[in-house]
Amino acid sequence: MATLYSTRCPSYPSLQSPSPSSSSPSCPHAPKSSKLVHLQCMPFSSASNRFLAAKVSLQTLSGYHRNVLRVQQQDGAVATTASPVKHESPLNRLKDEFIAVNSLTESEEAAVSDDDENESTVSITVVGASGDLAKKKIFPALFALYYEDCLPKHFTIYGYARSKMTDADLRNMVSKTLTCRIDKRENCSEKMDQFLKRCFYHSGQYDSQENFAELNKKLKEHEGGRISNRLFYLSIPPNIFIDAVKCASLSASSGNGWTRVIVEKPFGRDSESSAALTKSLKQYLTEDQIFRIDHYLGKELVENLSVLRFSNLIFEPLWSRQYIRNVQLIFSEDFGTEGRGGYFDHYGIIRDIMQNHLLQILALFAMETPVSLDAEDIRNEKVKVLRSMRPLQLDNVVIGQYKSHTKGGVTYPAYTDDKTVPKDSLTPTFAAAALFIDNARWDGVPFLMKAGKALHTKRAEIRVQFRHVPGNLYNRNFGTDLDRATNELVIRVQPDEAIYLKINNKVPGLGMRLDRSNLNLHYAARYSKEIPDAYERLLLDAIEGERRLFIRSDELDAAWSLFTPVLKDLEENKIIPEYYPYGSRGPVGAHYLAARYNVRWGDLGVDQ
Ligand SMILES: NC(=O)C1=CN([C@@H]2O[C@H](COP(=O)(O)OP(=O)(O)OC[C@H]3O[C@@H](n4cnc5c(N)ncnc54)[C@H](OP(=O)(O)O)[C@@H]3O)[C@@H](O)[C@H]2O)C=CC1
Ligand SMILES: O=C1O[C@H](COP(=O)(O)O)[C@@H](O)[C@H](O)[C@H]1O
Repeated sequence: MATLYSTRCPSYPSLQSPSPSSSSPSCPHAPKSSKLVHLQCMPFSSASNRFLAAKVSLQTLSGYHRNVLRVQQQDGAVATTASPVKHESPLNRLKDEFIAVNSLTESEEAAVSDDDENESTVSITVVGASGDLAKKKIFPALFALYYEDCLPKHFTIYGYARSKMTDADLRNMVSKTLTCRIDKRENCSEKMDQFLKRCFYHSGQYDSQENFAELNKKLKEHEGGRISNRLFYLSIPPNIFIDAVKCASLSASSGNGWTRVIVEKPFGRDSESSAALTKSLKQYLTEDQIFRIDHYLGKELVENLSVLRFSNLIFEPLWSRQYIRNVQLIFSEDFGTEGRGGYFDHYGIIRDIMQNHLLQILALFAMETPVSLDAEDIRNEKVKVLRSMRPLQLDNVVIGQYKSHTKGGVTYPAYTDDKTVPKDSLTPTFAAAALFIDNARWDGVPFLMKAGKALHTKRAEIRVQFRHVPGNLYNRNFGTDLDRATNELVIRVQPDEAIYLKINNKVPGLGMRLDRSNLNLHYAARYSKEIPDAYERLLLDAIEGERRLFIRSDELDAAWSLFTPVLKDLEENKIIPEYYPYGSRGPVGAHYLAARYNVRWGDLGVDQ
């Protein structure tokens, strides 16, 4: 079977670029990013000319960001086009602008270097570098990108936090969490050393413009006069987001390139606080500069949702109320809030998982076909779905909290055993909800969500249960439980990524016995490449200015509108959660909620 690879980084497969063996002309330059590959390798036609795209870059000319596209005609002549834009726009938009190729003026031409890579540099500052997320996810993701040659030629990584550390201390700390994801990786320790040499540390306060100005000075030294592009990753608690953004923006933003800020969740606690956060961020940043991260959007199977739907004829026609009985979005973890109780108690599982990760998956699952794969087109469709959703009511929600449980001689703690959690906390560590999308496609179809900590298993999946086969000839072979005989599509986001479809099949033999079997696309068996961590994809996208997988402010508003009323009800009325034992399948109430809509949770059956 043919696999179509992009050379964005060798591990990123893409259908947009032709396979190495395709008949398209070879690329004149070794590309560094998918956008380059996308254009470099693809032959374009205009009315009279056939071009081979040779170079695409984002340049700053006369104070404007410009999309600059250089094309090499088949006769070898080079033509260049530059389109001034107030804000950066994704490079892949250039494909559409490609037809109109104009020459640059002489001065513009002079400003476009033959080797743009030598002209610019990216400085990545991890704000809160001493913290858990930075160690666990951000530095390892940056190393993986470096290993895969996905980072630009000139880059520098700075850790910034209050803790006193030297560069060597930071490198030592980071080195402990770096792994070579594949055992057989070659030269991994050599690559690690090279990577660590490009990591530095600056100690400072989050609210000190002076400290950020010192950082700025150091960044400039590393940038060595090149066009400086700066990415700040806010890996800090939300109460200091604004201070850090203010200081970074006023004292350490780029003077001649782009400045972007990745903001970690939580983006507020409700509609009001989220709007206030956005308003404050926008005092210092434009929406284009804000990259609100939801790392579930960077997960391979979540990325694949649109491919599955929109590039396979067999799925999209079935993707509506006509054939789908219900959709289930399930998240469970087999550990509690250990170590994060202080944060968690202020938010709870609905804010921690449902309002963002599961709702984002739902939006991608349910949206209409976007006009294109451009970030704005996709995000427009997601917002439409979110705004078509019926506000969630209290009677469509079940909440739970885990209690202590002893199993096999081991005692697992209750949520409230955590010292950072108040003893009388009512914060839900489990929730189930029934949601509805009031539009033509999904009218009446229950979208059931379930998320919990300290359950019996760790998994995240999407389950699509189809309707019964009308007038099914084989009904009598199924007995009375027709629901169990309906098709179910399971997209297992993690662990052990897979997409499988449960079908009814004849058991081989002389009799007529049917069973349920899986048509199974098991990633580990099908693909030899390891799956990149979500943070790798998202960091690379942020560096490339690709916003598709980041949350726009209107999406965020719509997501909060859906959950804020029910969160207020739960908290104002001090609704008591149903207690469930650590390591169990969660509260029984979740089954009653599903049963109200004639749904059975798909993850509970014997043949899951
Ligand atoms: N950890 C995770 O798995 C996930 C985290 N997130 C989000 O990412 C962000 C970072 O998370 P995480 O690394 O766990 O956070 P930490 O609590 O580890 O904080 C990160 C760093 O911020 C500084 N810091 C912590 N508390 C304060 C404070 N009250 N005032 C000033 N500085 C403080 C500390 O650095 P120093 O003292 O050196 O300045 C700390 O090392 C948070 O917004 C979190 O919600 C999101 C998803 C998952
Ligand atoms: O955002 C969060 O996600 C993690 C789960 O992420 P995963 O990639 O490991 O599935 C969750 O543990 C945490 O509570 C939440 O804040």
